[in-house]
Amino acid sequence: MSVLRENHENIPKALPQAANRKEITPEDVLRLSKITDRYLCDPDANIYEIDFTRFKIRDLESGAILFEIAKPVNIDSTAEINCENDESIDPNSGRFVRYQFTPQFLKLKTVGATVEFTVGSHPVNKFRMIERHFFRDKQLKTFDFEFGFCIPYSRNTCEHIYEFPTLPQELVNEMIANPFETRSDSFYFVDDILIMHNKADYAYNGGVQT
Ligand SMILES: CCCCCCCCCCCCCC(=O)O
Repeated sequence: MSVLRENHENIPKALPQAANRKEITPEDVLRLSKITDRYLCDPDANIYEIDFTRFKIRDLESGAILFEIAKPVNIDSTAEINCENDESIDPNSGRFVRYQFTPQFLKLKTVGATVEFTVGSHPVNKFRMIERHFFRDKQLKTFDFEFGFCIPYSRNTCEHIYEFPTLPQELVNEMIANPFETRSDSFYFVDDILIMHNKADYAYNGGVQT
């Protein structure tokens, strides 16, 4: 056991909302049969201050980069303070992403998703993401990735491999014809407790509005 993990003073003992709300576990989200209609934890459940700073998706066969985004480095701290004081800011902003891909995306076999994230002052044990993809109420695939242990104040990078499911051509056609009806829930756990929940939706018609 590492020294850091033995320092119990540094380990948060309970999520802030644990007193009146049941904590959500990996088993709970693996049982869900459709996309959720709300976020299953509050933004402040992220007591480990995990912050995603870069995200990239590449086709593993061709190496082509399909999507890349990096969080701008905050060089103006005044701007951040003003922003935090603005009560009109949606607390859920930043928890949702809309992807617009071409139909060719659905022909890919394996995609690598590289994520970079920083960790706050506490050690992070068993960091795990369960991501569930649905078209309407039909489950397409569940991905279950382990990030493992992260030391305090670390910046971490890892690439997870998405193996695409084989989908019937009729279903693919429906997904292309119905943009944003393909959705995903990304659930992030530390020590088997839900600490973040992000959502995404997808168009596969090349961004053409129908
Ligand atoms: C068609 C079913 C499988 C689809 C796999 C899509 C892989 C896309 C990776 C991007 C997922 C990012 C989710 C997010 O931003 O929270």
